[in-house]
Amino acid sequence: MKKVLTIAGSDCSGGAGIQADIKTITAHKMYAMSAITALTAQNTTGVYGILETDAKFMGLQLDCIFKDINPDAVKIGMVANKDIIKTIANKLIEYKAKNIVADPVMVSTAGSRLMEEDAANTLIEKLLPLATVITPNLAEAEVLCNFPIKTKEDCIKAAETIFKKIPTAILIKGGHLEDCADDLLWDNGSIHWFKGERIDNPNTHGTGCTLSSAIASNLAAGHDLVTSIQNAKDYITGALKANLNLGKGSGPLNHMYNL
Ligand SMILES: Nc1ncnc2c1ncn2[C@@H]1O[C@H](COP(=O)(O)OP(=O)(O)OP(=O)(O)O)[C@@H](O)[C@H]1O
Ligand SMILES: Cc1ncc(CO)c(N)n1
Repeated sequence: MKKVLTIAGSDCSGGAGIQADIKTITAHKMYAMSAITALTAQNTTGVYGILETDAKFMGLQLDCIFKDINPDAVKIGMVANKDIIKTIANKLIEYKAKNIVADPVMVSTAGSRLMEEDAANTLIEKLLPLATVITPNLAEAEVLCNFPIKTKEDCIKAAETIFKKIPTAILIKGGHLEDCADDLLWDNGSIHWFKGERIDNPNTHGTGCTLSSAIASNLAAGHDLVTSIQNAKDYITGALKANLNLGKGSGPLNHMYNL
């Protein structure tokens, strides 16, 4: 059985973070492990509190995982602060982790900060360059490239700019583009658009977490990057179309649709 590790924050309401990742990895029939960077008190209406993990304890979780069950792929989500980011980066290097998918989670869908403001440079310099692919949404890509992104042409310019700072494959997610849900993969100068029809479903809590853990699961299965992203995009489309309607805000996805 393939093993996938998620390094992310907990979402007690089960829609995003660690819980979305474990559901996604399990739906891919793989063994899920988790190293938790923070507890969040949140639900479909917003984030109400964050308790960050002590950085030393973060390292201990990663030692326990890598010394015992070596993951075939690693997904990184919410990383909370500078010390946690440095610890994760050091451990990934120490244990020679492979197939790393890093989602640079900064702000929740409802607008709450999930990473301390002064941590962006540490994320860019220490952690993101270790990834096989990084998966910013439009707002996160704007932070990484320092200019506004409105169109698909802007996405290409943004990827070129980000690549100069973080020389790895970049998937800019178009979930927040106006008329489509196309995602752009920029891989060492080559461009690949993943076409997505915009699904009329307000329940999109955890789409980013789900996409990145689905990509990690596909890389763990041995697929190449383009195939892994296409399969992950198909997975998220199915989970959105299956139209679960839970909670009073932007609800979670349906991971049970093809089980
Ligand atoms: N309404 C939609 N219809 C179709 N695909 C969508 C829709 N919303 C998001 N997606 C897809 O879901 C994936 C995640 O993209 P999105 O831009 O929502 O990420 P995110 O903002 O990081 O997510 P999160 O809300 O979890 O922070 C992408 O492949 C995107 O194209
Ligand atoms: C723990 C966590 N990670 C990521 C997101 C982004 O969707 C969230 N809302 N919560």
